[in-house]
Amino acid sequence: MPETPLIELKAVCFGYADRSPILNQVDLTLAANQRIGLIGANGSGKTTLFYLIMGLIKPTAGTILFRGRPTNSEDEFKGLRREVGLLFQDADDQLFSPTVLEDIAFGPLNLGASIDEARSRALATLDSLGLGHLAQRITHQLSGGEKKLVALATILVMEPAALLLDEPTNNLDPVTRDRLIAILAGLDLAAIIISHDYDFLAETCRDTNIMADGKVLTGEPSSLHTHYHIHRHGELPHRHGDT
Ligand SMILES: Nc1ncnc2c1ncn2[C@@H]1O[C@H](COP(=O)(O)OP(=O)(O)OP(=O)(O)O)[C@@H](O)[C@H]1O
Repeated sequence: MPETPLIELKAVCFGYADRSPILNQVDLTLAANQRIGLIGANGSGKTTLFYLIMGLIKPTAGTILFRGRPTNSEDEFKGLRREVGLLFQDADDQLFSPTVLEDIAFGPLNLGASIDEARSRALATLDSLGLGHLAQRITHQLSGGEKKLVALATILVMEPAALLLDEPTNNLDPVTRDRLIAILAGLDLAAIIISHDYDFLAETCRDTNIMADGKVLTGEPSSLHTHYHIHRHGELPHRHGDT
C-alpha cells in the first residue's frame, strides 16, 4: 500500500478579499522525507501557499490533508503546526525573546517542557548547528545570517516532521548559504523550500516545482527552469556553450 503523504493539497483555491484569485485549484503532495523546491515570480502566491498549509489563512475551496486527514479546524491546524515548522521570509517575524537561548527554549517551554529540559534541548539544537557560541547573545543584535540560522533553530528544537522554508538564502553570504545547504543535507525530514535561487534548490531538493498562473506545476527540472526564465525574463535561459 502506498505510504500516506505528510501534507496534501487537493484543488485548493484562495484569493485575498479585494483581489483576484491567487491560487486556483492547487494540487501538491509532500511525502515523508521528500524535499520539494518551489520557484516562481514575485507575487505568484508562494508565501500564500505556506500560510494556507499552516492554517494562518483558510482556503476558499479545496482540502488540506495532514497525514491523510482533512485539516479544517484550529485544533487540527494546531496539530499540524506541532509537526510542521515555518521559517518566515523575515527572521525578525520569528524571533522575539531577549536572548537567543530564550528564543529557542520558548517552543519546548510552551509545550510543557520544564525549564531545565527546554534549556538543554535549546543548547543541544544550537550545538548541532554549530551555533553554541550565540546562546547568550541579544537576539536583535545578531547579523542577518545569524538570525536566519537561529530562526531555523527555533523550529528544529521542536523536532518537526517537515519544514516550510520561505526564501531561506535571502541576504545570506556564500559561506552561510553553504552552511545552510550542509545543515539541510544532515536533516532527516521533509521540506518545501521557496527560493529564487535555482542553484540552491537544485542542491537541496530532488524535485523543483514552479508556481505560475495560480498553479503549482510539476515536471522535469530542466523544462521547469526554462519555464521559469520565460516567466521571469520573457526569454530562454542562457546555456553554457550558446553563442
Ligand atoms: N494580506 C494581503 N492582502 C491582500 N493581498 C495580499 C496580502 N498578502 C499578499 N497579497 C498579495 O497576494 C499576491 C501573492 O503574494 P505572496 O506573498 O504569496 O507571493 P510570493 O510568490 O510569495 O511573492 P515573493 O516572491 O515576492 O515573496 C501578491 O500580489 C501580494 O501582493
